[in-house]
Amino acid sequence: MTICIVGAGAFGTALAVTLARATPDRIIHLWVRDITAETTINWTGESPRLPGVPLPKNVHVTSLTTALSDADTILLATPAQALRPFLDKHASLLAGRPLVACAKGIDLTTLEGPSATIAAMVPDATPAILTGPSFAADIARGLPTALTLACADDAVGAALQEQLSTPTLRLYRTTDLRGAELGGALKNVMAIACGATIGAGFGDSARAALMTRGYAEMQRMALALGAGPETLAGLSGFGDLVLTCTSDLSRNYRFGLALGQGRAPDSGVTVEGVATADAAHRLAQKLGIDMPITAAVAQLARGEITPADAMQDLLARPLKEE
Ligand SMILES: NC(=O)C1=CN([C@@H]2O[C@H](COP(=O)(O)OP(=O)(O)OC[C@H]3O[C@@H](n4cnc5c(N)ncnc54)[C@H](O)[C@@H]3O)[C@@H](O)[C@H]2O)C=CC1
Ligand SMILES: O=C(CO)COP(=O)(O)O
Repeated sequence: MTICIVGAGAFGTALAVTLARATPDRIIHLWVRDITAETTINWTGESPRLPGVPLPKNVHVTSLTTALSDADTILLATPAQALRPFLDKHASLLAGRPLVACAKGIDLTTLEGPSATIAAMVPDATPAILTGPSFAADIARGLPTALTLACADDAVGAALQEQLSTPTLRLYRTTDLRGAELGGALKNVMAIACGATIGAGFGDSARAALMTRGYAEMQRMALALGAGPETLAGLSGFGDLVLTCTSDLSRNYRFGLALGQGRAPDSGVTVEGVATADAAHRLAQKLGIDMPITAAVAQLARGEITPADAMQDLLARPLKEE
């Protein structure tokens, strides 16, 4: 079985490294979109997005599209907003195989998650989702990690689970694509809220309240879209919410932290929750779902309100049953 990972960012590279270490006699292809990126990574022996992690010899970095057309399984590790343009450009090379989306987000144009995007752009591929609590650096260091592999076709899902698990990366399986991808997308929005709360000095109790009420929002949207509640309670929802809302290794959390402290966030890193807050807010309005924390994060990220305004608005809402 040949695996090709699209996108040599932090996550794509970390997956390539753990898979390559687990199967030293097998080549893992790491696809980049241009020759400059290929040359840079091959010259330095590491991805600029995951510095200090040397690539094993059996990771083959390439910009040749034959790596896409020849692979049995393709992992899509671009940012969420880059997924549709990538599929649009390369759909003819990707047909008829499992396409495993690793991005956590909702497409701003279509308000769809990665699985529906794959289904629309490459109709005869089998969409799958790899998601859950894991920092790329932890995976690359070989630290113990558990993720969710979602695929509607359980036989394909079981084969992917076998193929992509390593001695330190343990995959659990579900057929609930919607639940898995929505948990991963929406927890980034809540991480921004939690970062802003801590940054503004509102304290750990406020963060716990936001995580809990944020989880209620995640469930509300996911259930309205047909996801199973048990998926949200698993690694891809609750698990990733806990990790991302409590660790300053999270870029989403750090983005919020900077806003809370009145600093400019680092503009050079991928912060999926910004676009996803906007997309999720619009989707909630379309579905008639109440998601006040998501709405506040969308406004906060656009610079329309301060963390203090956002907290004041949330606290001033009418009292209600839990
Ligand atoms: N970094 C992490 O710890 C984790 C990240 N993820 C998810 O993985 C996704 C990617 O994140 P990172 O790797 O961290 O981002 P990153 O910013 O480190 O890298 C993104 C990579 O995608 C590449 N890229 C962008 N558009 C592309 C295209 N059209 N074709 C090919 N490559 C393209 C960029 O050149 C860059 O190398 C995000 O949705 C993120 O939420 C999931 C779990 C952990
Ligand atoms: O998804 C992640 C951890 O599971 C990575 O989080 P950040 O994108 O916020 O860094």
